[in-house]
Amino acid sequence: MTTQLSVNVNKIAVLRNSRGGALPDVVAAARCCLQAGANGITVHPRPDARHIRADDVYALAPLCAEFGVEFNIEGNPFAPPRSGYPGLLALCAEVRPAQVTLVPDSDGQLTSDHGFSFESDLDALAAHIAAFKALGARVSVFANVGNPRVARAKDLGADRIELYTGPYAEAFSKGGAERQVALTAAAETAILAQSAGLGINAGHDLDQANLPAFLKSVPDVLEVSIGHALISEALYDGLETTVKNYLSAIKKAAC
Ligand SMILES: CC(=O)[C@@H](O)[C@H](O)COP(=O)(O)O
Ligand SMILES: NCC(=O)COP(=O)(O)O
Repeated sequence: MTTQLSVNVNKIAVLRNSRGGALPDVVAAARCCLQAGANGITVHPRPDARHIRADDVYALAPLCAEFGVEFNIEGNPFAPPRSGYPGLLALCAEVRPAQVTLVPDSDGQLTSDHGFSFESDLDALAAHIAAFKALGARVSVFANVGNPRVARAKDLGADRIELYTGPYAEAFSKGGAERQVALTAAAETAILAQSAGLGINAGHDLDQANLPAFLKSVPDVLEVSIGHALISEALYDGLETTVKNYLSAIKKAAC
């Protein structure tokens, strides 16, 4: 089993939207990543359209089909439609992505900073999961490392959880004992979820420095979705080189 790399292209859209035009082109950037060997594309179309918009979703779906790779769409299933945002379910009904990753984000957040607690709104979450599965999508649910209730995601109908790796990335940067504690916690949460029959994805603030240690410590990570660091690093090294660097890091970690 090789961990799949799904490149999140949110940040291409941030740069594009900053001038209100069409450059940089999100589809062209995604094509470059796929030509370099990326295993999939991830987007997080937020209701406030701060970066990826509905038209980007509609444009990226055929590209992923052309390359025969997975399209992963992230979002909050509880976020209602609004002008310019048809809602996560409507977007997914239109493009039928391979995977939907449910994330409990709100507009007020700078970025994703927590997973589902699996303590409340369980019936509602289960209904949302069922709706996305009815579209033929695999459903992954964003979850915090250290949450003892992650196995409930399976009871709710989810196929995978995505470990929120933001705290790990912060601990990694501090090194020493904090790094090892974070790695151990991630591995324990993954094993807890896997014992319930859930697959493991991971994402947020992963980069070329912290990814190898994570993959060596956490067993059987099926997919990492990486955006901010990868796109940032590509500003220096180019998308093709950067994607290949991540693929090489994943391959080395498996040895
Ligand atoms: C769920 C997660 O951690 C990321 O996939 C998220 O897409 C980051 O969102 P921004 O790119 O808007 O920071
Ligand atoms: N699910 C994580 C993701 O898609 C990208 O997160 P980041 O690498 O932009 O922090």
